[in-house]
Amino acid sequence: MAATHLMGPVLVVGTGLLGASIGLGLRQRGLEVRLSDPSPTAQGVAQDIGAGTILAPGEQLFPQLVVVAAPPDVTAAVVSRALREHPEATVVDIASVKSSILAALRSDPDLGPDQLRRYVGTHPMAGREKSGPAAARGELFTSMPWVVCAHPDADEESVRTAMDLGIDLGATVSRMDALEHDASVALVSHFPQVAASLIASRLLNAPSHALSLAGNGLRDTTRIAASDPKLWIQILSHNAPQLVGILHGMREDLDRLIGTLEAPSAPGALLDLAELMAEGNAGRARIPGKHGAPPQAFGVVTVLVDDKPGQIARLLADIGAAGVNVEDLRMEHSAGHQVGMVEVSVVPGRRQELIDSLTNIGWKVVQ
Ligand SMILES: NC(=O)c1ccc[n+]([C@@H]2O[C@H](COP(=O)([O-])OP(=O)(O)OC[C@H]3O[C@@H](n4cnc5c(N)ncnc54)[C@H](O)[C@@H]3O)[C@@H](O)[C@H]2O)c1
Ligand SMILES: O=C(O)C(=O)C[C@]1(C(=O)O)C=C[C@@H](O)C=C1
Repeated sequence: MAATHLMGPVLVVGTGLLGASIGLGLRQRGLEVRLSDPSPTAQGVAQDIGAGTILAPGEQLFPQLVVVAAPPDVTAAVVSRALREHPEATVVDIASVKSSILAALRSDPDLGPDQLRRYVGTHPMAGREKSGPAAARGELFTSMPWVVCAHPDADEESVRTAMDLGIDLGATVSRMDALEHDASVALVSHFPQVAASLIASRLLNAPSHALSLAGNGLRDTTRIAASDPKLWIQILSHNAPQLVGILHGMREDLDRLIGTLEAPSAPGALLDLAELMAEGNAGRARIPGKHGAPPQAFGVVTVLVDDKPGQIARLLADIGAAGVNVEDLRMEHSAGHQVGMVEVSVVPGRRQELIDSLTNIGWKVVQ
């Protein structure tokens, strides 16, 4: 079992997709994790899948760390309560927006400046288009970015503890202030969500024979359109000012494109289209790594691979020896990280067999 930087116990408040994934990941590394959620079902499922044990009402706990993994609109209130109930603990949240939560905590009449020092806002840039603990994965954060947005008055020890959480879960941890974080995720997370939802909403009245032709282009660009509306209403409204500027830019680009396509044989029209595509290619090439969606037609087996020469070749040889054909392969890798994730696509009927063969010979398969 890997050694951890955290000592625990860790109390996870809010045991949905993210809270249960954090609990699972920390339990897999041997830490004591306790769970609390107002929904008895959510905390029961989280406990059943091995994300920790439920904190009984009235039970005393002295956690090293409280992780608030509740929806953004209640996060500040839940953090405030945790800071008061656990006077020795560091309290972090993992909500997708940071400035509005920090502002709410700063103006909370029940919180003193000393209590606020133990709060550190964070945001793992890893998730899924599904919600709830049943969709949780302990390896969700492996090699993914995790931003720590410590406010200027935060205790250094609490900041260290917040960073240890991401590090123990295998993430690539960096620091940013809350405003810069919100501007960044408006572009790399919130805008893509809006764009995917806008694309998918165009399909509502499409004839079914048109939809039957859909290939991976449509699937790749709309996976996150399946995300939970309750969560995204909150994220988008909390980060509206940052998003609006990006949408204005998009409107200008769209107006230009419409003008070009209305007169496709006008002088310069083809050049305009070439520029659009070239700019898209260049923007795409700047993305440092992506937790890509599996093509839905295949079963996907995700294998953790050490970042050493020859590992992929060895994996492919072992898959070949198992007699399973590789239909597609994607590698995710974060610079400076010692582990990568290889997603192997196979025909769905062979997936479990491949998982079993690889696990039997010592590969770490992420389930
Ligand atoms: N889903 C993602 O991809 C993703 C990624 C990174 C961060 N986040 C952030 O993580 C947080 C949780 O998102 P999720 O996807 O796990 O949502 P989820 O719906 O799966 O889980 C949220 C959980 O919070 C619980 N909850 C509701 N009110 C609560 C309260 N007052 N106190 C404690 N718990 C409460 C719910 O019962 C539920 O179990 C959000 O703030 C979100 O912005 C989500
Ligand atoms: O992979 C997904 O499903 C996600 O959309 C995860 C994603 C993102 O990368 O934008 C979405 C919102 C969260 O705040 C963090 C991560």
